[in-house]
Amino acid sequence: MTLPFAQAVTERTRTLNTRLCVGLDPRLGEYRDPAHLRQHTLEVLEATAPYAAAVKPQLAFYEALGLTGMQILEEVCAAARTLGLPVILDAKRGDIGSTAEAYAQGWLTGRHAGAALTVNPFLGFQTLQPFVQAARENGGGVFVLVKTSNPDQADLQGEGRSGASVSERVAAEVARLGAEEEGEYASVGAVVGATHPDDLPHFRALMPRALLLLPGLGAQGAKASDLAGAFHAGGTGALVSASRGVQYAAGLDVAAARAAAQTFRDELNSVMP
Ligand SMILES: O=C(O)c1cc(=O)[nH]c(=O)n1[C@@H]1O[C@H](COP(=O)(O)O)[C@@H](O)[C@H]1O
Repeated sequence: MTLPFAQAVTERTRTLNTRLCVGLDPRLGEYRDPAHLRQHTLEVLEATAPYAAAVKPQLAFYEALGLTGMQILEEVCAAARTLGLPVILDAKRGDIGSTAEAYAQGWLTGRHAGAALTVNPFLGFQTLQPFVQAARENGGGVFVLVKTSNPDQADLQGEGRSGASVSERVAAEVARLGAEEEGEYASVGAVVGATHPDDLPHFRALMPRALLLLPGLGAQGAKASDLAGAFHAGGTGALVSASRGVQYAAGLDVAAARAAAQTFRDELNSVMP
C-alpha cells in the first residue's frame, strides 16, 4: 500500500538518510529546444533520485512551454513515481473556495493522488480547505506558504499591527490543521525559506507536526550548515530544496548535478540534530 505523502517522505528520509528535495525548474533558455529540455530534466531526475527525499517540479517552467511543457511535467511526475520519489507540485495555488476545489482536483487527485501541492493562503484560511481535504482523501500533502524565501517577503509577511506577523498567523493555522490529524506528521506542511535560518527554530516550534519545506539552498544563498533548526531530533520534519543549484550545478553536466545533490545531502546530514 502506498504511504501518505508526509509518511512517504519521512520513511525515505530515514531509509536513504537524505532530507534533500531536488527542484526541477527547467529553463528553456538553457536548451536547444523542448526535446532537449525534456531529456536533460529526466536525466537529472534519475541521476539525483538516490540522494533525494522528494522532487519538486516548479509548474511555471512547464506552463511556460504550453501543452508541450505540460506533457513534459506529466512525464517527470510519472518517472518520479516509478523511482518511488514523492512529488511536490510547486504551483503556489490559491483562490476562492469553489475555484480552489478545481485546482485541488487537478493537482491532488487522479494521476496526482499522493502528490503534494504548494498553496498560497492569501485569500483566507477557508480557501485552504479544498486543498487540505483533497490531500487527506488522496494520501497527498499541501505546503502552505508561511514565510517565503524572497527578500521582499516582509512587505506582507512581516509584523502587522496585532504584533503577530502574517507568517505567524498562517503558522498557527497550519498547526491547528495538523492537530486535527493522527500520526507523526500531518498532511498539512509549510514553506519556510531556508534564507531565514534564524527564524527556523521559531517556526519549527510553532508548527510541531508540520513537514517544513525550505527552499533557497544554493542559488538564493542559503547554506545547509545553517538549517538544523528546522529539524526534529533524528533529522526528520523538513525538506530542504535546491533547484538551480542541482540542475545547473555546472551548466548541463548531469554528473555535476548528481554530485551537487550528493554534496547537499551530505552537508545537511552533517548538521542533523
Ligand atoms: O514553494 C517553493 O518551493 C518556494 C517558496 C519560496 O519561498 N521560495 C522559493 O524559491 N520557492 C521555489 O523554490 C525554487 C527555488 O529555486 P532555486 O533558487 O533555483 O533553488 C523555485 O521553484 C521557487 O519557486
